[in-house]
Amino acid sequence: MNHALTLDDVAGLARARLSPPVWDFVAGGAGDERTLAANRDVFDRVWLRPRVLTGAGRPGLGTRVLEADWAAPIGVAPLAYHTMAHPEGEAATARAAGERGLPLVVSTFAGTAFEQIAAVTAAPLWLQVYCFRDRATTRAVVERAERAGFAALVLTADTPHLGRRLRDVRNGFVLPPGVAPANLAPGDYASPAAHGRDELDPDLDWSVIGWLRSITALPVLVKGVLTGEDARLAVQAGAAGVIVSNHGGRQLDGVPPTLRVLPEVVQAVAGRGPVLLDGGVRRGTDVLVALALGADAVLLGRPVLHGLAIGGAAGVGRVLDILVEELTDAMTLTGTGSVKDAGPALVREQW
Ligand SMILES: Cc1cc2nc3c(=O)[nH]c(=O)nc-3n(C[C@H](O)[C@H](O)[C@H](O)COP(=O)(O)O)c2cc1C
Ligand SMILES: CC(C)CC(=O)C(=O)O
Repeated sequence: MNHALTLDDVAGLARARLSPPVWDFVAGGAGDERTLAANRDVFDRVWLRPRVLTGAGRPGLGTRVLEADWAAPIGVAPLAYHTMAHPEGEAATARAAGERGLPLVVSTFAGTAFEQIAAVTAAPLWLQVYCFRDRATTRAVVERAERAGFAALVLTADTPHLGRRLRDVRNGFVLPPGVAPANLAPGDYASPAAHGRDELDPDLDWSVIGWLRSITALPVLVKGVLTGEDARLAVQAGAAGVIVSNHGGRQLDGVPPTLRVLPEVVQAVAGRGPVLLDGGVRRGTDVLVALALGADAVLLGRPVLHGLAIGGAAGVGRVLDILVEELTDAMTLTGTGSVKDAGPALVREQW
């Protein structure tokens, strides 16, 4: 594991550990996977403009998001069923993130009980909310997370139903034995495709933010915003922040890569709350580019499951350490002393 020097190295090792259908479930996107590929390609089209002799020295990576300290502008994106990648699941992830002062967004479909996750980390925990047709189910999940000490909600807005993930259709994907949501009432969750089609509420509108705020004191962020128009509506509806995300290319194939739409969302939010980005972040320079284009922080998705697969908490730790080391390197070598010093002058489109 220690010879893995990049997140792609970790992915290569993880692939050999996971069954082909589980690998496909994790790696795959919707349709032809154009958006999935673009999330990464877009980072290759941007170059950094380093400043020299700035006297910036060793950079400070720490930042504050929603009045909490993060050791670096990097969090773990909500991912269903960490138990698919390692039996200790979200508890292992939380331990690794917590030891490094990094936050974790826990999925509604977590494979580990919220209380067990909260017991092993002092770093911020946010709950990702899938809103079900049955609001009582959603309410119970939210209340349980709040009781367990979670600090914010992340409403996933891009999933009125699950996208067309052709790898899973071809594999007839069902969850491996023993993998199930640990914070929902017992039920038949074996096929994420069927469950995601039948149980999620396809009729949600912006009033859901007000409803969530009426059942909890926690701030609500909206995940899955890809336009300035929706970013504005999110803030007007009472959202505390937005997450620019196309769900890692797993929902609608053909929507733009997240980095492309980040500037219009940042402009629309206009400082009224944090703007986070996920999708295709695999290198420290990717993090720095996202910061330069206005993100307050990024969330990391698939690589976390890869880390779990290769070594549980130690594997996730390796993934987070690589990214933090690479970001430190990129900030040092561009003369960027702190997270807030990363601005648009730091980047230039490919020419
Ligand atoms: C296996 C898997 C499960 C996911 N589960 C959820 C989920 O439960 N809720 C959610 O909002 N997003 C979910 N996502 C999307 C991620 O939160 C995130 O948007 C995406 O993975 C980021 O892209 P990246 O994997 O390229 O870093 C999932 C993604 C993957 C790969
Ligand atoms: C179990 C699913 C609803 C979660 C997932 O795969 C996703 O949100 O991408």
